[in-house]
Amino acid sequence: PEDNVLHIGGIFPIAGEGGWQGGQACMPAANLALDDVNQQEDLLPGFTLKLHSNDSECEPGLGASVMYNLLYNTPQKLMLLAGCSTVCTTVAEAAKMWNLVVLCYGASSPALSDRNRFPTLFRTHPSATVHNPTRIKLLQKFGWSRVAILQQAEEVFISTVEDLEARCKEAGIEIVTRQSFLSDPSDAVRNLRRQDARIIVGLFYVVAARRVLCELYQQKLYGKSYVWFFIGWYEDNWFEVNLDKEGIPCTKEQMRLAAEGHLTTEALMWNQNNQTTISGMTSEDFRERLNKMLKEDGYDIDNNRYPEGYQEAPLAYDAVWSVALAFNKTMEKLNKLGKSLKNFTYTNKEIADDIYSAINSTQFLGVSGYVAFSSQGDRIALTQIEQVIDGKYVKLGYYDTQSDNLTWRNMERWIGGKIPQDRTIVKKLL
Ligand SMILES: CC1(C)CO[C@@H](CC(=O)O)CN1
Repeated sequence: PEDNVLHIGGIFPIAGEGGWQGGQACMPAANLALDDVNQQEDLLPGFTLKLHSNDSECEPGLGASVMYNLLYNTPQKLMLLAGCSTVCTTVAEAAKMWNLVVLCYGASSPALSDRNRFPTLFRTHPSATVHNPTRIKLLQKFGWSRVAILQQAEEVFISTVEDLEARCKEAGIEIVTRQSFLSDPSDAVRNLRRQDARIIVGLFYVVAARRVLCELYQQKLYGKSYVWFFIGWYEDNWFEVNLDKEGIPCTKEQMRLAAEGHLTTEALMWNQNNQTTISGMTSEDFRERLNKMLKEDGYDIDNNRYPEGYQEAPLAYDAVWSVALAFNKTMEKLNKLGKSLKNFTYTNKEIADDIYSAINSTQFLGVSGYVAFSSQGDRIALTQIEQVIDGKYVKLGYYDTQSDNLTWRNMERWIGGKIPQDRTIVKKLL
């Protein structure tokens, strides 16, 4: 019956060029989760969850109009799912006026961790600051207390570096210089050389990363005396592709030389071991089902033609499970008062608060790993550390910030056979 349907809105970045079109894989993943939760007997018994999806193209303006269409057309929605930091910022800032929780499956901007601006925001996608405790842990592990920072002038990297600087100060790690560039990194790299930077944390999108790497080759800021930290979510062969298309004045061999030995940090988005998650699947079972669905949608998965957002698909799948579990908890609470989620209206603050506290305390093992939210609604996540060894990424270990536990495989390799120094060691003359 129509009145036993719980409606939620879904805003996915699908078409368009700017930003992250991750809805291409995240919308199918969300629909897969919808099927699964609706078949779960003990979840929302007697009710069906329905997702009303639209395309934001990762454009905040379009995202806002999609949100208004969702809210000003019946049926009434109980919650909103959204992707892309820019769209989540716009949607989450407005949604509080409708007492709606916004659950973001694809937003990494640190600016979103702000309960004053976004009182009802939760995200299954970790903030970009999740890398920083891992970077500090690695600096301490290898005895580096003098680092430099090279960043692209983009909001997400500016706020991530502010968090990193605060953590370095706390840890007694000196930031010898912080260089930023808009699109041409040559002057910034030259300044790193002038300051004798040896251990450098690099924060930029993948196209800028290719320009930086070629610059490092040309200015010889690579090899056995340098350690670079890059972001780990670029595609695996990022430093060998698009060189002509993007006018990179280095050959593949030169890029490989400059890339050899660099470290990367990234948030874990696919549960690593073979545990059975709340859905009854392991993350590999989920991958098989998602691949099957994407092939039916026309993606040539067997030839590595993945849609954008494939990496983040588990975050969208687990976001729908978070909604179902939170609604289930809210229903149980409301039933005791002879009420139900059907009584929710955009002006009903009490039920909105019930939904908020239910999602706030939601914790479960999902295909993206253990799902839990911080007090600012941030996803608590593990990070993975890799190193390029002989041109290929090798997993070095994982870090759990909550328990300060570094799982290390002792696979790292240094050019020249020993750990590079963070400064020039002046041998005292006897
Ligand atoms: C890891 C990445 C690619 C970071 O950007 C996210 C999109 C965004 O923050 O707008 C998606 N996931």
